[in-house]
Amino acid sequence: MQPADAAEQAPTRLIQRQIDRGFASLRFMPALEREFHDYLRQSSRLSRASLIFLAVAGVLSSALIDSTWLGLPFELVGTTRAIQFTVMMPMALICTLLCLRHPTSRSMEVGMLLLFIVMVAGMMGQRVVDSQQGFDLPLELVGVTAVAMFCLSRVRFWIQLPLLLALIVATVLVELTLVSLGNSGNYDMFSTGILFIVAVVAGYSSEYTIRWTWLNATLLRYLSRLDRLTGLLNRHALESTLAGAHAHGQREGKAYAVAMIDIDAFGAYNDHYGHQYGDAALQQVADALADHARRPLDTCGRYGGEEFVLLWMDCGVEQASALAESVREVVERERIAHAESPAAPWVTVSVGLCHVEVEHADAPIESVLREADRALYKAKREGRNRVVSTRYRSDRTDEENSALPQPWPQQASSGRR
Ligand SMILES: Nc1nc2c(ncn2[C@@H]2O[C@H](COP(=O)(O)OP(=O)(O)OP(=O)(O)O)[C@@H](O)[C@H]2O)c(=O)[nH]1
Repeated sequence: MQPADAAEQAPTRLIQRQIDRGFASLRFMPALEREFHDYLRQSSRLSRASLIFLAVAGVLSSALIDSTWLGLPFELVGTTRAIQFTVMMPMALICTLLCLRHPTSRSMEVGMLLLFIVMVAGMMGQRVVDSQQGFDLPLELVGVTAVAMFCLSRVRFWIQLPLLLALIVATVLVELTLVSLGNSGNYDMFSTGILFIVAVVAGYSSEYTIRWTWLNATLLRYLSRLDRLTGLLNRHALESTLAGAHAHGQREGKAYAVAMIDIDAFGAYNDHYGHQYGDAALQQVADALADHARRPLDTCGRYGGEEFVLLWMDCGVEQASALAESVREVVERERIAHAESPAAPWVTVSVGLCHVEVEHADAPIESVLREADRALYKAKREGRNRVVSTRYRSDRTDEENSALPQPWPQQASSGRR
């Protein structure tokens, strides 16, 4: 499984590759495409609700206008009403219900497509009936419906396009065989054809823009969670991820362990080798640490300066101690020369480990971090390059608490709290 920070880095790389590759075909790589569909469904509520509202308002207002302002003869009004209120309106109401109850479901997409078909079929039906009595229900209304669908339904372009093409063919056939309006019919077809073209162009460009905006916003969201130097979670993301993992541990009643890890004598390393080498050493240590967060709820991040935090969820005492010891060993095995370290001739880390038993799973994460910090301080005092473990206890008296090593005073240079 992926380490916690890799779970953030992988999408970042994927998105950058997608931006470089482009998406003129309106398709992303499969992993991104799935995420985009979710986003599209979530973000389409308002747009789809507006489209349904326009459909309902359109049917109602044309019913009102037909018999009053337009003065449609009585026989035509009857047929028109039947189409409007037994075909078009029920479909619009089904979509309204869907939109109210399952606004982000996949069935909403199907509802939008059916609405499109029913609205166009309804208008064409009315046009055929009207034309037989010499009345001309504007064909352009079909074109306007197509533009509205492409711009507001938020159904993906490649799903809508075949439907639109089928509707164009059906419309032309109906126009040529059933509608008899002479030259004005040709003019209608020409202007409606232009509206269809506008619908296709608007549909393509609006989906392209939505995809472009989503890619960039998602990239920024991921980047804002990563520490630029090490690629681990940054302090802000670390705190929220720790809080999330901790809440999960509380709900599920899981034991867990938190390790605070600090590079030994890193100030001396910088002084001796320079800050650029210091940065490279930090990156190398971070890579070694990231490999120790292997399960989805494990967390690894840069706490600040040369200090890191690892959380292992659902982890027993022995397992946590073994993992902490492995962290220390793995950094030592990198053999990054450190001529000024009092602990070893290479870069080493000290680790403060706090294990939290199931019965203390509801302990505040801040208290657990404080205990881990105290253990780290002890590891430093005892000579560095070692692990000091402690078990979380909620029943420490004030006296016991004050006997424990206190967290370090604030040090601006190291970026500690
Ligand atoms: N190169 C580099 N150095 C950093 C970075 N962040 C913090 N540091 C350095 O880390 C050092 C931390 O020093 P201290 O807090 O005094 O601790 P230490 O020298 O590691 O000593 P002990 O922790 O007691 O073993 C400081 O010199 C900081 O400048 C960074 O991003 N890059």
